[in-house]
Amino acid sequence: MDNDVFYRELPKVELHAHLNGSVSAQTIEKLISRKPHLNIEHSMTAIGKGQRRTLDECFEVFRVIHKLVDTEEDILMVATDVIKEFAADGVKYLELRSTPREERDTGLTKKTYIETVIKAIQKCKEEGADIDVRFLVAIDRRNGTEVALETVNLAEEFMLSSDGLVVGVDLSGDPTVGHGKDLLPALQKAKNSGLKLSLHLSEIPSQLDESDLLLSLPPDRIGHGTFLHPEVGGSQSLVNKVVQKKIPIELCLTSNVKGNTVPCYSKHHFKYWYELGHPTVICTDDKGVFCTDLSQEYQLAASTFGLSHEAVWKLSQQAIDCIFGPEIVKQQLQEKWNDLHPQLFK
Ligand SMILES: CNc1ncnc2c1ncn2[C@@H]1O[C@H](COP(=O)(O)O)[C@@H](O)[C@H]1O
Ligand SMILES: [Zn+2]
Repeated sequence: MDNDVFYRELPKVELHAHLNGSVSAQTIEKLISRKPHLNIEHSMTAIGKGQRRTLDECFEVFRVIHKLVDTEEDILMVATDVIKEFAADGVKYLELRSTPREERDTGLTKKTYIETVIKAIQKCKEEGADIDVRFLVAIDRRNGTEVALETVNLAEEFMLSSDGLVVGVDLSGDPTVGHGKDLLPALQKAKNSGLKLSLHLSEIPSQLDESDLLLSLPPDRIGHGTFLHPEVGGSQSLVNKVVQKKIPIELCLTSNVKGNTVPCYSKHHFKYWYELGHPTVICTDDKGVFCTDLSQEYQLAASTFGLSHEAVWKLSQQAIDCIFGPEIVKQQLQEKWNDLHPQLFK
């Protein structure tokens, strides 16, 4: 089997995908033609092959995309397109995350924002897309305590009313802004109510105190965790906590290389955690902004770290254990993987 075909056909689980960072070039074209007066060019919404930016510049890209995605119609189209693209890439289970923005930015209340994403998920299901999609409501760390609490309250409401589609809360946003201690009460409340937590942790250096504090919750998954381990200025005690609590880590290779928090693919912390035998899940983060897809991320991990097709299969299968969806979904996915195995290894 051709290598590219293997990675596309490989059934995959995507657990770390920000909706507005996942908008493809084709969808951006449609948005630009809807809003020519904004004078936005495609080069402003994506970081191409071989290009690198500072994390600061990455966050500028999100601001541009948010200008393009500012109505209910846009959000519905973006979410529908993103889900179908993941499905076409062989993703069988997807947890999308997105930040409900202020009403002044979108004309939509935060509640309607969430409803619109849910509508897109239901639409794709009705149209028979071969992908199970769940939603994490995201907290942007820059917005502080009050907004975080408001977001958690909404997430709780939707956890009960969305037929299991809203499963958790994400903490993301510019890691240089704000402090986790201000968000701890909201995150604790989310956890107490049964929402799962995926937290961006140590995406930049020198956040040991914050990471230690947030690990005390503990989160159900960690996003990036780039600077947790001692070789890059983290600490053994942080690593021990993550290992003891078996908290899976979502790893996004291209995002970290293009966002310049990791010097090159071969120095990515995938190696550290994979060699420890710790649960790691390969993810895209922002497939649109970083011009990648999940097949490509698996292929990059394999070629960089010398993983066989069998090892890659195991990696994608083990990701099933890390989903926030219920046990029954894990079983269904296991069956799907078992059914597809002979096709990939004939
Ligand atoms: C590159 N590393 C990253 N680190 C932290 N947060 C990130 C991120 N990439 C994306 N986001 C978060 O996702 C938002 C865009 O999607 P949504 O509008 O929510 O769908 C960004 O504004 C940021 O808050
Ligand atoms: Zn992220």
